[in-house]
Amino acid sequence: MSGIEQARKTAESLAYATGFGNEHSSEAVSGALPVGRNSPQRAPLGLYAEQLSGSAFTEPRARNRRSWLYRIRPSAAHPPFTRTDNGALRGAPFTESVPDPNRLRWNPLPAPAPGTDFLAGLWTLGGNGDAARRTGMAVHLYHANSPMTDRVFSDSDGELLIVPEHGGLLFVTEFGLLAARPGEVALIPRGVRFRVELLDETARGYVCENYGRPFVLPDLGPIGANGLANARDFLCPVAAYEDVERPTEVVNKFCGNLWTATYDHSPLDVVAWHGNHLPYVYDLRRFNVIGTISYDHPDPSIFTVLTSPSDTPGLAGVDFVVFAPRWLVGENTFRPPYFHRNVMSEYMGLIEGAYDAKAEGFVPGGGSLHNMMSAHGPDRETFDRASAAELRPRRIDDGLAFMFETRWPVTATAQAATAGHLQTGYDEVWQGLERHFRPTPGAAPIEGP
Ligand SMILES: O=C(O)Cc1cc(O)ccc1O
Ligand SMILES: [Fe+2]
Repeated sequence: MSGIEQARKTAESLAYATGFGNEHSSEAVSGALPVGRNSPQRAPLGLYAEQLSGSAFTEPRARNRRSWLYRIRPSAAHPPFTRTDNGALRGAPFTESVPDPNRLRWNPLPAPAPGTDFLAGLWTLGGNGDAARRTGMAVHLYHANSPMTDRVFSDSDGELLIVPEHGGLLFVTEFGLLAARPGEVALIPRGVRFRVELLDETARGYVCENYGRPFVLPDLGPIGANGLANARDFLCPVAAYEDVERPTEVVNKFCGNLWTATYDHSPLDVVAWHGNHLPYVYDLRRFNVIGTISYDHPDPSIFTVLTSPSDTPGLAGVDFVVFAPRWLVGENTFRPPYFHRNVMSEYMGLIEGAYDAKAEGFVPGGGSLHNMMSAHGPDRETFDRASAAELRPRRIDDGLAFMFETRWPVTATAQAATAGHLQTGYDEVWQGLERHFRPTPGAAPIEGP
């Protein structure tokens, strides 16, 4: 059986626990989880107990995150880490280019050389904040054609929200296995070790690296107790472990740089665990889309799947927003996204199909960046069409787009600012918007000097 067939077979039969932010526990071998205490004098089955913290020990209970892992060897048993090539991965602060107020749009990332795995296939588009100060976010793309073999990755800088656009991914993590195909997203928390196998010949997609507070579900306010992304649709792995006594490379992203150490065994050797600092997957098609049933186009915050809060209520470090299939019924309403200038900065990607504000040029695997206060909205073709459209109830089910919306401007990396797949002439989509102004007789504009 080929590696891909094997990975697909594994992915088809995965078991999960459900719920968002829950305290879960799981053991791959009966009796591996200590009862009634975290750290007995001798952990069951000769395992080592280890705590992985996702928050300061003393953060309020509602925000406190940690997991206890019961493993064959402690993570501490490793030689020194040394610097390794960062490849096309960059980290915050982003200082290679000046922040650009222009609207930018990219075509998909070109195909990588044969033998490129998920980690080697990561390519940083840009970001903001400072990983060392735990603020901001980065936008990465990936394009891979090989599984990670005998090497694992962990990110000390932030959690990774992975959005496949082409090809499925099988994540083998310290907590067990998860699969995410296009239309689903996966989250790997800060510091969790994992490797990625492919469910198809190639895999392409987007990653939001969040240096700030971990993503949570947004408050629902007057929406009520249900809706948007429902907590029960988030899936966590069950314990599964590797018992492999073979050199395994552990690559760690630390303050923007990659470091490597070779363990003499697989560090994915966790036989049991409990806690709430956990990876998860979510199917975006489960998103309960809420919108107008009267008039006007609601702000896209109504489509928030996950939010990374800041210290200012309502002001996210980064929001993950999905534009999922839905009905448009607004009366006397311009139904696509409106023209706007936003205090937040918007990176958008497309998982499949088309997006209702752009007739052409915004393609699956591509992306657009509309930095803070940059004027954008429907392109000319969309504006003309939607202004004249008959306003029957209409279902838009031909696309799945998403947005990473952040409070800080996104500075492109040098490779993104000069990329061959950066589109030229994006501004032209807003050219030719005609003047329609018909002042009432007697109207008087401000007189010049
Ligand atoms: O720019 C975009 O397409 C994203 C967006 C969508 C929308 O429905 C309203 C505002 C907004 O920024
Ligand atoms: Fe926008």
